[in-house]
Amino acid sequence: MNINLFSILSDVDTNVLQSLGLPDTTTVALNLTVSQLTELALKRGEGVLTEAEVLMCDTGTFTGRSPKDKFIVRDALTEKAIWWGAINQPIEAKQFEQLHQRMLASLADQSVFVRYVKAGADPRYTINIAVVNELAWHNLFCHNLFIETSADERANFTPDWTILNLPSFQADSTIDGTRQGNFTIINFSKRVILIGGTGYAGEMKKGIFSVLNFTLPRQGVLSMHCSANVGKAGDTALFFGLSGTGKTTLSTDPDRQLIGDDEHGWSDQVFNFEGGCYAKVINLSAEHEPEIYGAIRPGAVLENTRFSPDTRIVDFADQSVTENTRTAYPLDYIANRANPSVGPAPRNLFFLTADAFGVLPPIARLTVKQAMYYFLSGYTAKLAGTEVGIKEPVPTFSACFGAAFLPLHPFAYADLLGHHLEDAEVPVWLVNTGWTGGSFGTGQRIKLAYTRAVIRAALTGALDTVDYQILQPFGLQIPKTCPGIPTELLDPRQTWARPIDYDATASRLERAFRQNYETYENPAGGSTSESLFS
Ligand SMILES: Nc1ncnc2c1ncn2[C@@H]1O[C@H](COP(=O)(O)OP(=O)(O)O)[C@@H](O)[C@H]1O
Ligand SMILES: C=C(OP(=O)(O)O)C(=O)O
Ligand SMILES: [Mn+2]
Repeated sequence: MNINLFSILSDVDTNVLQSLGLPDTTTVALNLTVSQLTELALKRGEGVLTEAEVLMCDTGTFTGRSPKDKFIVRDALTEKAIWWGAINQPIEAKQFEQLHQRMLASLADQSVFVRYVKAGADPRYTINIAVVNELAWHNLFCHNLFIETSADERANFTPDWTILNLPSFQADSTIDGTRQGNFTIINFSKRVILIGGTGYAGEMKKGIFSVLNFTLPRQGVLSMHCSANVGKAGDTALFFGLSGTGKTTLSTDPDRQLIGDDEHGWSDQVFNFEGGCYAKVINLSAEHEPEIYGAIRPGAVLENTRFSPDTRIVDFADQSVTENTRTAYPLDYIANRANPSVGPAPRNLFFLTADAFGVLPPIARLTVKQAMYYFLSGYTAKLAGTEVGIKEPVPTFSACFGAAFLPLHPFAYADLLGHHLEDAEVPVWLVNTGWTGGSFGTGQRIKLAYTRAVIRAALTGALDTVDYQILQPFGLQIPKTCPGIPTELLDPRQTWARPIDYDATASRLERAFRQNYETYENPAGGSTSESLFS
């Protein structure tokens, strides 16, 4: 193997590289700097530079994760432990082996970008990861999203896990056991993640999330699909939610230190798994989301956005490639961040839901029993396609607000959450960041400023002293007043032109909740419907 001139060989142990199994003729560019990766990505035609000097790349055919092409190797370690089904699909060790070997062999005479990174900001649970990328910009993504290693750590690096990501490599479904050319395969025994046939960078971060969702609960640590921030009083808040519900947007709050925007563990403290954020940028504005807007500076990566050819200024309204346009930036690009990214045990939990039916209230206080029910339900709504015409919202239930990433049965996570809630009496709030005044089509999305206001009211204790009423048919406790939001928005029924239409839609949604929950009464389990980008 050739080690590329770019790497600083004195601070690495070449045994690690040897153990990756790369062919002798592969050139390895090891732990390159941000500017080296940017320069190489541009030279190799992987992307272009925006006016703000940010690397902008396309992910290709796949502009989101592909849950149907995700597999877990079935062997002695996983056979009994994994919650097999539509989400956790098995693949045989032999198939993994031959695919892995073919991927490595394809790298003869090629170059790869290797990086030593970490995941898990609580040192007791940190894992070392060696990432092997075909693309320079993917390696930069990993620099931004995972936790950086120090020179000392790199010199004595032993990877716990390896990611091999070759977007141009297609599997052969007739022999590899995949569904089609693209794949994400996790092998818990070998501690390897193979990714191929897709350029969507999110597969890497969510791959490691799936790994930690397997290993941490087995060590008694709850792993969570949530964002987290902490106030000056050390009052940590967690924001659970499926894709598009506001985890990233709402945790990025200038008044509170950001811990992280997507993946956390709850041991005796809250800790981020990651070292960066992956924010949606569709219709992003400096006015409404100044911190995220400001984080798009040199070193950040933009995905699937477009700019004006004359000015090279990005048009965030452009969804010609996808609605799922993104930016990846390190936590350091947010001024008010917790460093290291940990916080005390949480004082408030928020369950975010983007209810396109306009049924759920802007905020409700949940009982412990309701909290468990809403956690296991993991409700949000997705809009059926982005094509023109009438779009009927489809209710989506994804256990623990992240079933796509959970190798274990949802009860494994719910049990751990239940223990935490019993121990600490943490208030749990349901927040609808979706529609008000009617369903999608007639109503409108609740203003971000109002969602921020109800969250602030919960965090400051303002909602501890107001009167509540019960919203049926859900039996939810909703505040009668709340600072920062018009009183008439607090009761969703009153926001509809015809409250009887609300009642009909609400009972449909309530029925969907019950039907979904029935899967838990049936021990065969099975998976709930899943959003592609959840
Ligand atoms: N009331 C609201 N609350 C939260 N987000 C909102 C609201 N209204 C519009 N949005 C937009 O919805 C999107 C939420 O996405 P994001 O924060 O990335 O969700 P997640 O991180 O949970 O996937 C952002 O583009 C945000 O600007
Ligand atoms: C990064 C992702 O998560 P989210 O949409 O929740 O930000 C993803 O699902 O690819
Ligand atoms: Mn997010």
